[in-house]
Amino acid sequence: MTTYHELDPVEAKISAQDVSVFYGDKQALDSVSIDIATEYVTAFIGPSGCGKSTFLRTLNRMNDTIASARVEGAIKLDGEDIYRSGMDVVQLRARVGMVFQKPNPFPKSIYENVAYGPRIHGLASGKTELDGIVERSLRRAGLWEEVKDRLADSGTALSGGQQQRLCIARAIAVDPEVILMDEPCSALDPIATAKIEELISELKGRYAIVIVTHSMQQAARVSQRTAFFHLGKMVEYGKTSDIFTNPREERTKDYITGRYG
Ligand SMILES: Nc1ncnc2c1ncn2[C@@H]1O[C@H](COP(=O)(O)OP(=O)(O)OP(=O)(O)O)[C@@H](O)[C@H]1O
Repeated sequence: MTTYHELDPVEAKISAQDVSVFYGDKQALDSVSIDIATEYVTAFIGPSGCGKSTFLRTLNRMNDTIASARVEGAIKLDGEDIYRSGMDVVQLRARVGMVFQKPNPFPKSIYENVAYGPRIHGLASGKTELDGIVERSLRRAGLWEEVKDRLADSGTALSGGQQQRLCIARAIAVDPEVILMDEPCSALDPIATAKIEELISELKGRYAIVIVTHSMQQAARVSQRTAFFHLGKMVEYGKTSDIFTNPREERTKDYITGRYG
């Protein structure tokens, strides 16, 4: 059972219904239902091992890459079941992009890191158009000014924070509708973290953004909706301000007051 706070009705970009996930015989997620809208940044919080990343990965079928993982329930993107047979998973992952905990640029140039996706998805009709997409994506990721004179340098030569912004530019380049971020700042220092948080606020509203974070301060700073997970269940979901100031469940209260976690 999840406690839902009252929320303004908004159109769901992603709608998850009774999603359970098993790794072999072990159940990691139990009947999670949530609607995620483009208008807001949604944060998933909760103690280690509660299933936040597992749930995040169901939203673009990243769990398909784990042989033992099995997903039950339904996940719809604009009303379309993403687990239906015949779903183009490559296309799905372009529409629902992902940024990982550890920045993972390809061992290629900065330019290529961003150009690769648009090229394989046929989004540019020529070099000029591709150049435009690369510049626009890097600008939107707040990285253009820092890299515009060295687009041919390797992406892996950038600082950790720059690499993470490059990965965000790479996700943006294929014109996604949703961006999933799995603890995107956990490998970064406070200044690089602040830049990513600023960036998330700037991208808000353009894409549905879902962020898994261990930092309650970060959830409070960047998100407008928060879901609290505990032991594989989504315990409580609502406006971030309500979850932090007026939680209804004891387990949420205990977590946000730092009693465990
Ligand atoms: N590939 C896997 N194979 C088997 N079990 C897994 C796998 N990935 C996660 N689990 C298990 O599923 C449960 C949920 O893990 P998950 O990583 O989703 O939690 P989390 O809340 O994201 O944790 P953390 O905050 O530590 O990243 C845990 O018990 C974990 O051990």
